[in-house]
Amino acid sequence: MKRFFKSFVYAWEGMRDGFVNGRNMKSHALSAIIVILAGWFTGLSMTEWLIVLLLISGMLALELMNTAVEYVVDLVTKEYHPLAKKAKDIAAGSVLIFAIASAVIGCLIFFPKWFG
Ligand SMILES: Nc1ncnc2c1ncn2[C@@H]1O[C@H](COP(=O)(O)OP(=O)(O)OP(=O)(O)O)[C@@H](O)[C@H]1O
Repeated sequence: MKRFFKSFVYAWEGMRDGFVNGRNMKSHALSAIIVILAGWFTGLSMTEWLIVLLLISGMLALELMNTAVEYVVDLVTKEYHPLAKKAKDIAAGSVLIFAIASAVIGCLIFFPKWFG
């Protein structure tokens, strides 16, 4: 039980570090707040809220994973290495895919309500 509780504490510390030191975490968090407020004022169905919350949490989780990859790469080498570049760029690419998909899905949910 103590080990289980400790793993939560470590995960919390990691999350806090990612939010404080992750380069894009603050802008993602701000976007999340704006989207939630927009959802609140627009009026979303339960299904739409579930999709929006899934996208927001997925985006934040993926960005944390990207920050973790950056840390590991920087730990392995401070020198230029083509594999270091690949690892960082692929991790960033995974964030970009999810961000584009989230933006498209967000438009599909919100635009018909605003302009439909
Ligand atoms: N050790 C490395 N070897 C090769 N390419 C790298 C390395 N570190 C970062 N890059 C690449 O350099 C480009 C810029 O990287 P990034 O924006 O992460 O800045 P950075 O070099 O990591 O600096 P900082 O750590 O200050 O943010 C990216 O394409 C990234 O993959």
